[in-house]
Amino acid sequence: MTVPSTPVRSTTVPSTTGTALLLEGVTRTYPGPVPVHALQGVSLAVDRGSFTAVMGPSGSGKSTLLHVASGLDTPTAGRVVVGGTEIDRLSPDAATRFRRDHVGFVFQGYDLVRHLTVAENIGLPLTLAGRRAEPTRVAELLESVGLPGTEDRLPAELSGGQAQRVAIARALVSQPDVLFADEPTGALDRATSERTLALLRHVADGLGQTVVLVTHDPAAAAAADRTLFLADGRFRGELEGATAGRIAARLLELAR
Ligand SMILES: Nc1ncnc2c1ncn2[C@@H]1O[C@H](COP(=O)(O)OP(=O)(O)OP(=O)(O)O)[C@@H](O)[C@H]1O
Repeated sequence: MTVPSTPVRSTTVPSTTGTALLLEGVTRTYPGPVPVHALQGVSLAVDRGSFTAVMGPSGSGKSTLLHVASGLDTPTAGRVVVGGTEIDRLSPDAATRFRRDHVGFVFQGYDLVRHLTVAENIGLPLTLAGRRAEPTRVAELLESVGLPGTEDRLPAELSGGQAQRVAIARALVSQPDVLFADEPTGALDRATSERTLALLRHVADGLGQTVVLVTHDPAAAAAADRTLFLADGRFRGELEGATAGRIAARLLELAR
């Protein structure tokens, strides 16, 4: 795949200055006979247009962090600000609307709708909001993810890597404040995985979008600008521009 190095038209490039995502003292406790303190006072800031990875041992709170930071879940305490909007106290309906308009998601399983074409899948977040994706916008996104001219294909006619690129295009259609990617390369072979990570880099560097990647894979995290570490629900430092080896070593220390 060729990932274009030139940014798309300036009208489609969001502001790349300031903070895209802010967590302040975020706590999430799952109630029960024995309450689980999945996040315990996590604070972090993610710059606009940056590519950030979140890593930690199993059970460290990565998924909980992603859910709370994206408005899928509500923190027990603390503030969550996405693109300047405080989302931690939104009603369920308001949170759904906010996510639709301001947050993009990419998952391991792509989640493309089988009977919709590539173009219809990409436009789906806008369709659900009662709007329409302009064909030129869809074409531009397909160009950006290295799949020009595939508007009319069905998901069954795509490889896993191509399906993931369509899912990334769909996550970008509303120009979200943050694109959250949860193990997006988990189902891909190494070469396809590397191309997908290169695309996520391009999404941040070329398109100016903010990417937050949750992953178990140090090689995937090494594609990001910086890696944030969680252990036992607490923020445990970060590495900037680190190699996969260095990230893996830090992870081992945290798991001890
Ligand atoms: N809905 C829930 N109810 C109760 N406990 C939960 C719930 N979801 C997660 N937990 C617990 O919260 C803690 C953090 O879980 P979380 O899934 O956020 O970790 P993780 O780092 O994403 O783990 P993994 O890498 O294994 O996916 C764990 O102890 C988990 O068992």
